[in-house]
Amino acid sequence: MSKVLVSDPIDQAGIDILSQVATVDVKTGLKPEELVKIIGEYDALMIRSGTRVTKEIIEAGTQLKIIGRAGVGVDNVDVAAATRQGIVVVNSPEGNTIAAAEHALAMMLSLSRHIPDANASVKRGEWDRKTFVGAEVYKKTIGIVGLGKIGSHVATVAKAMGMKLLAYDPFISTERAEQLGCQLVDMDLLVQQADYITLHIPKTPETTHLINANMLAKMKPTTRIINCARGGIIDEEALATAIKEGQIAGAALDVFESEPLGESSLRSLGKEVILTPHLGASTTEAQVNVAIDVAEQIRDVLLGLPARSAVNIPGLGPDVLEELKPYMQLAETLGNLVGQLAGGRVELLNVRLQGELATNKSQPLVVASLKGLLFQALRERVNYVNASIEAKERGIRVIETRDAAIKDYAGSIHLEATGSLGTHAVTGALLGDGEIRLTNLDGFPINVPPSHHMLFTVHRDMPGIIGKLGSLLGSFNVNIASMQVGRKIVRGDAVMVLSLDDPLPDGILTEITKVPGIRDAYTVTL
Ligand SMILES: NC(=O)C1=CN([C@@H]2O[C@H](COP(=O)(O)OP(=O)(O)OC[C@H]3O[C@@H](n4cnc5c(N)ncnc54)[C@H](O)[C@@H]3O)[C@@H](O)[C@H]2O)C=CC1
Ligand SMILES: O=C(O)CCC(=O)C(=O)O
Repeated sequence: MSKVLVSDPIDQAGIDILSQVATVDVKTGLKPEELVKIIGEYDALMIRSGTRVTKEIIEAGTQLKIIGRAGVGVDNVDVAAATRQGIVVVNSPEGNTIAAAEHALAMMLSLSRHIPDANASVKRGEWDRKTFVGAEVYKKTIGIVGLGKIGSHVATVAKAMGMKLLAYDPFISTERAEQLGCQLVDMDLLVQQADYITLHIPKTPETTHLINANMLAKMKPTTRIINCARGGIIDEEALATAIKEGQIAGAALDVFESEPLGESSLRSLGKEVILTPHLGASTTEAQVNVAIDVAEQIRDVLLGLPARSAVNIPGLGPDVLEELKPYMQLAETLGNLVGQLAGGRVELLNVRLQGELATNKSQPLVVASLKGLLFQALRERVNYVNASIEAKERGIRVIETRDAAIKDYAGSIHLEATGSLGTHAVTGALLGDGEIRLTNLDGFPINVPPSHHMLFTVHRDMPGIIGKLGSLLGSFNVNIASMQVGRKIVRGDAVMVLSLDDPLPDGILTEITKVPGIRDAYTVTL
């Protein structure tokens, strides 16, 4: 049975799902060196933001197949190291969207009305109404940085509260922004005009210290900043100085450059600063959502199924996956087959996606073809995560083409590989019931299902050859399960495709090519 380590607090709903297929150990609060010591025993690791999954931990995780982040941000996982090792990294892109958006909105209102400090003063026995005079958000301008899932929900609610909406997001269309009632502007204009600035972007090299002394200097003295995205997007020292010097009115932060927050000048500031300990996703609802979402993906991967929200398998989103799932196996089978026909060292793979597969969404089929192509070399070590990297490192050039006009089947895949045994091409499609059919081999039309042991010959189409080959295989005690001949013209060149019950014994291929009329013979194990 597989073993899963849960190293951060996760809702029981997730543990219950994992327990259907694995032994689950919940060990929270482990030090990095403790995690390195034990991770080698586990097939999967499930985390929240508390565990930092470093390269060292990943390298020690020799059995790991999947790392599941019960949340959105995967900046606490060395995704590049995981990808290199063929480990799928999944997250829950939507499970905590509402929780994080509501936290940002709560922070904005709390900051405007000094709720945390007013509450603390009443609890101390005071009744001070003068100190806590606040500001309304109605008719004020909110500048939303990052108009993705969380930013969009913040926009919807802020609009309903009567705010004017500006947004900065270089990857969002004007139409989408307009739908949300936002005016797309550049960052400079946003910081100059906004009364409230709320951040909803990932932390990347481009966004690190996006809000720095220079940006803070452009803001109005009444501006308040909210960060419920990631620590480090704001330069905390510059922020503390700007607030102390009255350059801006305040800030509400849920995330910090270093968590838990240690010594910080932000702690000593008064009611103009609100700090929460990374609570954006901490609602009962969000924790159930993310735990179920990620646990289901871990369960699926441990059962050999694809994950719907893998962050390191480009293009394999849930909708795409649903559409392509039947074709992924076809692409892999064809890749494996053509790789063996072309000989071990393939230099070039042409992938032609035909019919309904001739869309940009079909890119994962190219990855699946590479996974199949590399299977003989790498066996279980190649997967959808590392197939492209492994191919690149082996110097395999990949050319993708799409041809919507080829409609012999609804969708078909044509692979042509050039390797040490020359160039070979194979085409395959799916029947209505999802069964795979090989429909063309090196230009010869065929119609055969793939099987475990196969033999292909190229021969002259002339009487007697099939009988001679059958007798030869019989003399080696190899049983033929099925056989088909494909030819373009009568008495010209032809191919024979045989499904065998047994693997071919060593040396028999040479015997086969000695049969008069047989030019070439290839054996393949799928
Ligand atoms: N405080 C908490 O507990 C939580 C924090 N988060 C964080 O909130 C952030 C946003 O999450 P989602 O909305 O789910 O992500 P998302 O991926 O839906 O949206 C992010 C948006 O940022 C935009 N973006 C990327 N780079 C940008 C740049 N350089 N400048 C401006 N915009 C840029 C993208 O185009 C995208 O629209 C993430 O950092 C996530 O980790 C998410 C959940 C809970
Ligand atoms: O797991 C958590 O509580 C943090 C959530 C978060 O920051 C995220 O999902 O990006």
